Amino acid sequence: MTDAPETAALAARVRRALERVIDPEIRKPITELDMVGEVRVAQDGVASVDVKLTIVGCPAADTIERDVREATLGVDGVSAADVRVSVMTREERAALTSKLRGGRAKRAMPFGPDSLTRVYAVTSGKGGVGKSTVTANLAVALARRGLAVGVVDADVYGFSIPGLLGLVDSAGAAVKPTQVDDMILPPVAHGVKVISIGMFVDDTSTAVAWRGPMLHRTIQQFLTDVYFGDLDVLLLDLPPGTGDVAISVGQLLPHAEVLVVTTPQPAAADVAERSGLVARQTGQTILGVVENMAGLVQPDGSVLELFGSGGGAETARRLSRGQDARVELLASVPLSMGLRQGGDSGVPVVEGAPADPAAVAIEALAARLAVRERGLAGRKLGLSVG
Ligand SMILES: Nc1ncnc2c1ncn2[C@@H]1O[C@H](COP(=O)(O)OP(=O)(O)OP(=O)(O)O)[C@@H](O)[C@H]1O
Repeated sequence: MTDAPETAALAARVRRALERVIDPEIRKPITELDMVGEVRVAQDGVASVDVKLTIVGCPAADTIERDVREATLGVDGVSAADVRVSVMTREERAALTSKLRGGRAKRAMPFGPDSLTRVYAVTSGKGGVGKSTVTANLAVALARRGLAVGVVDADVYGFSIPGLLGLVDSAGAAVKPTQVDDMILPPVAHGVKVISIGMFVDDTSTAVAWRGPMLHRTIQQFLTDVYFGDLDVLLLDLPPGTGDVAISVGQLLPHAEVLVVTTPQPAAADVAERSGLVARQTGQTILGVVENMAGLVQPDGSVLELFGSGGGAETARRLSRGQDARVELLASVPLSMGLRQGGDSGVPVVEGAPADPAAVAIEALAARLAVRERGLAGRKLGLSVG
């Protein structure tokens, strides 16, 4: 039986309306993901739409079904929507994962030297200087500027990114990513795609005591099996110090640019300098220094410099020796209750209280980074010498 021309035209309009339904995890229209099967509209205006989810128990199922219903009912001439949800076959799923990988061979690394994604590795000499807090807020600030941003939390000892971005359940455990066959879909928070070692450990109170090769494989898997899609910026939160992870990142992403986070304490410059130097030894460029926990402005206007001053500038000065491009002090983020509270509540201060002085400083850093082009390091320039 063929449909009457008017109902066929209506079905085509419904299909077009479904182009606006976005899969919340993959972040693409469901029509592009081949998730829409048959669409028909009967004479009485009742539309039936077949939707195919990627996996059984897909956490986004309710959202997708609701959005499909809304989009269908929004088409003039449709009187009711009958949304039928099923699950893709293994073949359909395989076709989808291959399409998402852009036809690239399985396990190819999308952030290689030719990719347009700017990769920033955030490191620090020692723990507790606010590296993860700065990374989380910077990621959200960049996403708020309209950039496609991903974060890889590779801080094995202090995987705090899920908590900082609110990706934890009531018991504080990081949410688990959805897996479509061997493709991992990163959870999204505040517009940022996030993957963390914390999402793969069952008991967050146990330390991850992995040796170098295991860490290397995990970072490699994060970079290859996690579907980030096309990113403008990828931020990596590295463990403090000069360990195995920094070396792995140097090997896997030699074109990554490094941001060193340090405190204003001049004595901390030594240790911050060392973490930067390891990155340089693995071929990465040090982009700049972010000083965190700088002076707190008191209600009377005076500034309380709890951690002293000058440490960021000193670290930048020392790291400038030994590379052509000057290492700049890119931002000085003050001590801030709002920044700390935002981290505790999972709503980063750049979103929850953008007027906070720490939010303003991180926003200015984001503004600086947002306009940068991807560095040319490691990239083929397409020049030929005749
Ligand atoms: N500018 C700031 N003002 C006030 N508190 C801050 C500031 N920056 C970070 N903090 C707080 O300091 C603590 C340590 O921050 P964070 O976990 O981001 O550090 P880190 O360098 O990533 O540590 P580690 O690498 O050991 O995980 C957190 O409680 C955080 O809320």
